Amino acid sequence: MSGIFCSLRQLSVTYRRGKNNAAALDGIDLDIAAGERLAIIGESGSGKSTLARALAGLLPEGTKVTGEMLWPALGHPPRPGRDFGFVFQDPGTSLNPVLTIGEQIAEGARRHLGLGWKRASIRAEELLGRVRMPQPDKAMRAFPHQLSGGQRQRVAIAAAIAARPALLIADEATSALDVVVQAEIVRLLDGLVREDGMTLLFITHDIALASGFVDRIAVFRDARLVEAGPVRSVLSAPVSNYTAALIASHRDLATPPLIEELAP
Ligand SMILES: Nc1ncnc2c1ncn2[C@@H]1O[C@H](COP(=O)(O)OP(=O)(O)OP(=O)(O)O)[C@@H](O)[C@H]1O
Ligand code: NI
Repeated sequence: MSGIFCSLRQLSVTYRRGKNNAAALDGIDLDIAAGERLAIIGESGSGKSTLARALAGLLPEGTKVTGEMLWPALGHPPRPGRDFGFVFQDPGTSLNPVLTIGEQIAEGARRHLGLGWKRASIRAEELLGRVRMPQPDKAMRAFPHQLSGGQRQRVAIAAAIAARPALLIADEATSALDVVVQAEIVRLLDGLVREDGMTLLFITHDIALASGFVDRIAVFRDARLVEAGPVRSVLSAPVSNYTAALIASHRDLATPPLIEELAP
């Protein structure tokens, strides 16, 4: 896929109850290509989730937004659940504890694709297979508390892609998981977005984790975009000292093997 999925022009966001009226995002210029996997990297409070919420139209009421957000591929602002799916750090917050796994995934397919319950539930079981849930037929009848953290995150991903969104936003989706499960979930996301041609926004504070699979990296610091570029060039020749320090703090990134592996 080619072309621009979303263009941000001087996007600034200030929360109504922000500290000292400081902007959470300040003059962001960024293009997101259709079908690309873009990592948003930055420390806590740098504005990563604010960017995700701004894109998704999920900022709290009263938030001041200036600048432009253009959606050439969609032609309209994205509709939640339909044009984009969201996966959060804690699937506990996005999964309903009193609904079965099958019901919650089927609900998205029913509402956004206009399927009846029967077809929506067939689709839900297929989706559980796609996210590599063991025994999808059994999982359909399970409740969230009966699953492990990694399995719950698989379910959250299945629910997020139920309506075949063009954009998948994963906000610290693997941060609460142990390293092995983290790697599995990253591999899963990578496979799903490739198969479906989705655009992926992978938000994380972990530059090493993201560098393993995304196409481009955008580094945020204190509400500003520090730099954005292909993984290879950002890792081997970061423009800013800040990014260089981030890379240096990860021994596995700063040592030659990975950079050599990535070199053309
Ligand atoms: N609803 C809100 N009201 C007021 N201020 C907020 C709100 N949400 C976030 N902020 C502030 O905006 C700034 C950016 O927050 P944001 O959540 O976007 O950062 P982040 O990079 O996602 O951080 P983290 O890695 O901790 O999730 C922070 O200073 C934060 O305190
Ligand atoms: Ni965040």
